Amino acid sequence: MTIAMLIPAAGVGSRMQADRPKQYLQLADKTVLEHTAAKLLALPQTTRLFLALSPTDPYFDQLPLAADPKVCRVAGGAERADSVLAGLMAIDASEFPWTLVHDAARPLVQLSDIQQLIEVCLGSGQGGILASPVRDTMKRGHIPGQGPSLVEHTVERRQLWHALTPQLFPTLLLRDALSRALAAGVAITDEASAMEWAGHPVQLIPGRADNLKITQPEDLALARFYLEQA
Ligand SMILES: Nc1ccn([C@@H]2O[C@H](COP(=O)(O)OP(=O)(O)OP(=O)(O)O)[C@@H](O)[C@H]2O)c(=O)n1
Ligand SMILES: C[C@](O)(CO)[C@H](O)COP(=O)(O)O
Repeated sequence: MTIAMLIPAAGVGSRMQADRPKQYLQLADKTVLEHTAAKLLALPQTTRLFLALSPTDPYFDQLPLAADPKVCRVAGGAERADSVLAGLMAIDASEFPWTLVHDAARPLVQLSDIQQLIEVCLGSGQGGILASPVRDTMKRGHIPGQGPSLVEHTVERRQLWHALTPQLFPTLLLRDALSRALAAGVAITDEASAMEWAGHPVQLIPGRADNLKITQPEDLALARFYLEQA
Protein backbone atom coordinates (compact mmCIF):
# COMPACT_ATOMS: atom_id res chain seq x y z
CA MET A 1 0.00 0.00 0.00
CA THR A 2 1.71 3.15 -1.17
CA ILE A 3 -0.76 5.73 -2.45
CA ALA A 4 -3.83 7.03 -0.63
CA MET A 5 -6.50 8.21 -3.07
CA LEU A 6 -8.26 11.38 -1.92
CA ILE A 7 -11.25 13.00 -3.64
CA PRO A 8 -12.37 16.42 -2.37
CA ALA A 9 -16.15 16.25 -2.91
CA ALA A 10 -17.54 18.66 -0.32
CA GLY A 11 -18.18 21.64 -2.61
CA VAL A 12 -21.55 23.29 -3.21
CA GLY A 13 -21.00 23.92 -6.94
CA SER A 14 -22.27 27.52 -6.87
CA ARG A 15 -20.98 28.35 -10.37
CA MET A 16 -22.96 25.40 -11.76
CA GLN A 17 -26.25 27.02 -10.68
CA ALA A 18 -27.87 23.58 -10.29
CA ASP A 19 -30.39 22.22 -7.79
CA ARG A 20 -27.68 20.18 -6.06
CA PRO A 21 -23.88 20.15 -5.78
CA LYS A 22 -22.43 19.39 -9.21
CA GLN A 23 -20.72 16.18 -8.07
CA TYR A 24 -24.24 14.73 -7.66
CA LEU A 25 -25.51 15.77 -11.09
CA GLN A 26 -26.30 12.91 -13.46
CA LEU A 27 -23.75 12.30 -16.20
CA ALA A 28 -24.99 9.55 -18.53
CA ASP A 29 -25.61 6.45 -16.38
CA LYS A 30 -24.41 7.72 -12.99
CA THR A 31 -23.47 10.82 -11.02
CA VAL A 32 -20.33 12.85 -11.65
CA LEU A 33 -18.86 11.63 -8.36
CA GLU A 34 -19.52 7.99 -9.20
CA HIS A 35 -17.72 8.40 -12.53
CA THR A 36 -14.75 9.97 -10.79
CA ALA A 37 -14.62 7.45 -7.96
CA ALA A 38 -14.88 4.58 -10.47
CA LYS A 39 -11.78 5.86 -12.26
CA LEU A 40 -9.67 5.84 -9.08
CA LEU A 41 -11.13 2.54 -7.87
CA ALA A 42 -10.13 1.01 -11.23
CA LEU A 43 -6.45 1.71 -10.50
CA PRO A 44 -4.55 -1.35 -9.26
CA GLN A 45 -2.78 0.91 -6.74
CA THR A 46 -6.05 1.81 -4.98
CA THR A 47 -6.59 0.09 -1.65
CA ARG A 48 -8.32 3.01 0.12
CA LEU A 49 -10.38 5.88 -1.29
CA PHE A 50 -10.80 8.85 1.05
CA LEU A 51 -13.81 11.02 0.21
CA ALA A 52 -14.06 14.49 1.75
CA LEU A 53 -17.82 15.11 1.93
CA SER A 54 -19.89 17.96 3.32
CA PRO A 55 -20.92 17.10 6.90
CA THR A 56 -24.50 17.83 5.80
CA ASP A 57 -24.31 15.91 2.52
CA PRO A 58 -27.75 14.30 2.02
CA TYR A 59 -26.89 12.63 -1.29
CA PHE A 60 -23.93 10.30 -0.78
CA ASP A 61 -25.76 7.63 1.20
CA GLN A 62 -28.10 7.08 -1.75
CA LEU A 63 -25.21 5.95 -3.93
CA PRO A 64 -24.02 2.30 -4.22
CA LEU A 65 -20.55 3.79 -3.72
CA ALA A 66 -21.44 4.39 -0.06
CA ALA A 67 -21.22 0.64 0.53
CA ASP A 68 -17.80 0.21 -1.07
CA PRO A 69 -15.41 -1.16 1.60
CA LYS A 70 -12.50 0.81 0.15
CA VAL A 71 -14.29 4.12 0.79
CA CYS A 72 -13.37 6.15 3.89
CA ARG A 73 -15.47 9.26 4.50
CA VAL A 74 -13.97 12.45 5.91
CA ALA A 75 -15.78 15.66 6.85
CA GLY A 76 -14.86 18.34 4.30
CA GLY A 77 -14.22 22.00 5.12
CA ALA A 78 -15.24 25.47 4.01
CA GLU A 79 -12.83 25.62 1.08
CA ARG A 80 -11.32 22.95 -1.16
CA ALA A 81 -7.96 23.24 0.61
CA ASP A 82 -9.66 22.69 3.98
CA SER A 83 -11.30 19.55 2.64
CA VAL A 84 -8.00 18.27 1.29
CA LEU A 85 -6.25 18.97 4.61
CA ALA A 86 -9.03 17.15 6.48
CA GLY A 87 -8.47 14.19 4.19
CA LEU A 88 -4.71 14.28 4.74
CA MET A 89 -5.22 14.33 8.51
CA ALA A 90 -7.17 11.06 8.20
CA ILE A 91 -4.43 9.32 6.20
CA ASP A 92 -1.76 7.24 8.00
CA ALA A 93 1.42 8.36 6.25
CA SER A 94 3.26 5.22 7.37
CA GLU A 95 0.67 3.16 5.50
CA PHE A 96 0.34 5.60 2.60
CA PRO A 97 3.56 7.60 2.08
CA TRP A 98 2.02 9.19 -1.04
CA THR A 99 -1.37 10.86 -1.52
CA LEU A 100 -3.07 11.41 -4.85
CA VAL A 101 -5.69 14.20 -4.81
CA HIS A 102 -8.28 14.33 -7.58
CA ASP A 103 -11.27 16.66 -7.93
CA ALA A 104 -14.67 14.98 -7.78
CA ALA A 105 -15.58 17.42 -10.58
CA ARG A 106 -13.08 15.84 -13.02
CA PRO A 107 -14.80 12.58 -14.08
CA LEU A 108 -13.18 12.32 -17.51
CA VAL A 109 -9.58 11.78 -16.46
CA GLN A 110 -7.91 8.93 -18.36
CA LEU A 111 -6.33 6.10 -16.39
CA SER A 112 -3.31 6.30 -18.69
CA ASP A 113 -2.68 9.89 -17.58
CA ILE A 114 -2.96 8.90 -13.92
CA GLN A 115 -0.56 6.00 -14.40
CA GLN A 116 1.92 8.32 -16.10
CA LEU A 117 1.70 10.74 -13.15
CA ILE A 118 2.27 7.89 -10.69
CA GLU A 119 5.18 6.47 -12.67
CA VAL A 120 7.00 9.80 -12.99
CA CYS A 121 6.48 10.87 -9.37
CA LEU A 122 7.24 7.57 -7.63
CA GLY A 123 10.14 7.01 -10.01
CA SER A 124 11.72 10.36 -9.19
CA GLY A 125 10.63 10.67 -5.58
CA GLN A 126 9.25 14.14 -6.34
CA GLY A 127 5.59 15.17 -6.44
CA GLY A 128 3.83 16.43 -9.51
CA ILE A 129 0.61 17.33 -11.25
CA LEU A 130 -1.14 16.63 -14.49
CA ALA A 131 -1.20 19.81 -16.56
CA SER A 132 -2.17 20.83 -20.08
CA PRO A 133 -0.41 23.54 -22.09
CA VAL A 134 -2.40 26.71 -22.69
CA ARG A 135 -3.62 26.83 -26.30
CA ASP A 136 -5.32 30.23 -26.45
CA THR A 137 -3.75 33.65 -26.50
CA MET A 138 -3.89 34.88 -22.91
CA LYS A 139 -4.85 38.38 -21.84
CA ARG A 140 -4.62 40.06 -18.45
CA GLY A 141 -7.75 42.10 -17.79
CA HIS A 142 -10.55 42.67 -15.28
CA ILE A 143 -11.87 40.13 -12.81
CA PRO A 144 -14.86 38.41 -14.45
CA GLY A 145 -18.20 39.80 -13.35
CA GLN A 146 -16.78 43.20 -12.45
CA GLY A 147 -17.98 44.88 -15.62
CA PRO A 148 -16.25 45.60 -18.91
CA SER A 149 -12.64 46.75 -19.05
CA LEU A 150 -9.81 46.95 -21.54
CA VAL A 151 -7.04 44.42 -21.99
CA GLU A 152 -4.09 45.33 -19.81
CA HIS A 153 -1.66 43.24 -21.85
CA THR A 154 -1.14 39.91 -23.60
CA VAL A 155 0.59 37.28 -21.48
CA GLU A 156 3.37 35.19 -23.06
CA ARG A 157 1.79 31.75 -23.20
CA ARG A 158 4.62 29.41 -24.20
CA GLN A 159 5.32 28.57 -20.53
CA LEU A 160 1.72 28.67 -19.29
CA TRP A 161 -0.02 25.47 -18.21
CA HIS A 162 -3.48 24.64 -16.94
CA ALA A 163 -3.04 22.83 -13.63
CA LEU A 164 -5.27 19.75 -13.61
CA THR A 165 -5.77 16.94 -11.15
CA PRO A 166 -4.75 14.37 -9.99
CA GLN A 167 -1.91 15.95 -8.04
CA LEU A 168 0.43 13.49 -6.30
CA PHE A 169 2.74 14.30 -3.39
CA PRO A 170 4.46 12.68 -0.40
CA THR A 171 1.76 12.63 2.27
CA LEU A 172 3.77 14.13 5.13
CA LEU A 173 5.27 16.90 2.97
CA LEU A 174 1.87 17.84 1.56
CA ARG A 175 0.13 17.77 4.95
CA ASP A 176 2.83 19.98 6.48
CA ALA A 177 2.93 22.41 3.55
CA LEU A 178 -0.83 22.73 3.30
CA SER A 179 -1.41 23.23 7.03
CA ARG A 180 1.37 25.86 7.25
CA ALA A 181 0.21 27.68 4.12
CA LEU A 182 -3.39 27.85 5.35
CA ALA A 183 -2.24 28.99 8.79
CA ALA A 184 -0.23 31.75 7.07
CA GLY A 185 -3.35 32.87 5.19
CA VAL A 186 -1.96 31.93 1.78
CA ALA A 187 -4.62 31.56 -0.97
CA ILE A 188 -4.38 27.88 -1.92
CA THR A 189 -6.40 26.62 -4.87
CA ASP A 190 -4.48 23.41 -5.53
CA GLU A 191 -2.03 21.16 -3.68
CA ALA A 192 0.86 22.27 -5.87
CA SER A 193 0.53 25.90 -4.75
CA ALA A 194 1.04 24.85 -1.14
CA MET A 195 4.07 22.74 -2.08
CA GLU A 196 5.50 25.62 -4.14
CA TRP A 197 4.96 28.01 -1.22
CA ALA A 198 6.84 25.58 1.03
CA GLY A 199 9.71 25.43 -1.48
CA HIS A 200 9.18 21.88 -2.71
CA PRO A 201 9.59 20.90 -6.38
CA VAL A 202 6.47 20.24 -8.40
CA GLN A 203 6.75 18.31 -11.66
CA LEU A 204 4.49 19.16 -14.60
CA ILE A 205 3.26 16.01 -16.32
CA PRO A 206 1.40 16.69 -19.59
CA GLY A 207 -2.19 15.48 -19.44
CA ARG A 208 -5.16 15.43 -21.76
CA ALA A 209 -7.07 18.69 -22.21
CA ASP A 210 -10.38 16.79 -22.00
CA ASN A 211 -9.73 16.18 -18.29
CA LEU A 212 -12.45 18.77 -17.80
CA LYS A 213 -13.36 20.25 -14.41
CA ILE A 214 -17.15 20.48 -14.49
CA THR A 215 -17.64 24.02 -13.21
CA GLN A 216 -20.23 25.96 -15.25
CA PRO A 217 -23.57 24.83 -16.75
CA GLU A 218 -22.17 24.37 -20.24
CA ASP A 219 -19.50 21.99 -18.95
CA LEU A 220 -21.99 19.17 -18.36
CA ALA A 221 -22.98 18.98 -22.05
CA LEU A 222 -19.30 18.99 -23.01
CA ALA A 223 -18.61 16.24 -20.49
CA ARG A 224 -21.44 14.16 -21.97
CA PHE A 225 -19.94 14.67 -25.43
CA TYR A 226 -16.48 13.58 -24.31
CA LEU A 227 -17.95 10.58 -22.50
CA GLU A 228 -19.69 9.47 -25.71
CA GLN A 229 -16.37 9.70 -27.57
CA ALA A 230 -14.56 7.52 -25.02
N1 LIG B 1 -15.16 23.28 0.42
C1 LIG B 1 -14.90 22.55 -0.69
C2 LIG B 1 -14.95 23.14 -1.99
C3 LIG B 1 -14.69 22.34 -3.10
N2 LIG B 1 -14.41 21.02 -2.89
C4 LIG B 1 -14.19 20.14 -4.04
O1 LIG B 1 -13.09 20.59 -4.80
C5 LIG B 1 -13.30 20.29 -6.18
C6 LIG B 1 -12.98 21.48 -7.07
O2 LIG B 1 -13.61 22.62 -6.55
P1 LIG B 1 -14.67 23.51 -7.38
O3 LIG B 1 -14.70 23.10 -8.80
O4 LIG B 1 -14.43 24.94 -7.04
O5 LIG B 1 -16.06 23.02 -6.70
P2 LIG B 1 -17.08 23.92 -5.89
O6 LIG B 1 -16.36 24.67 -4.82
O7 LIG B 1 -18.19 23.03 -5.51
O8 LIG B 1 -17.61 24.94 -7.02
P3 LIG B 1 -17.95 26.48 -6.84
O9 LIG B 1 -16.63 27.18 -6.62
O10 LIG B 1 -18.59 26.84 -8.16
O11 LIG B 1 -18.89 26.59 -5.66
C7 LIG B 1 -14.74 19.85 -6.33
O12 LIG B 1 -14.78 18.46 -6.60
C8 LIG B 1 -15.37 20.18 -5.00
O13 LIG B 1 -16.37 19.25 -4.61
C9 LIG B 1 -14.35 20.46 -1.61
O14 LIG B 1 -14.09 19.25 -1.46
N3 LIG B 1 -14.59 21.25 -0.54
C1 LIG C 1 -7.38 21.96 -8.23
C2 LIG C 1 -7.77 22.59 -9.53
O1 LIG C 1 -8.72 21.78 -10.19
C3 LIG C 1 -6.54 22.73 -10.40
O2 LIG C 1 -6.87 23.46 -11.56
C4 LIG C 1 -8.40 23.99 -9.33
O3 LIG C 1 -7.47 24.83 -8.70
C5 LIG C 1 -9.65 23.91 -8.50
O4 LIG C 1 -10.15 25.24 -8.42
P1 LIG C 1 -11.61 25.47 -7.87
O5 LIG C 1 -11.87 26.93 -7.91
O6 LIG C 1 -11.59 24.91 -6.46
O7 LIG C 1 -12.49 24.70 -8.78
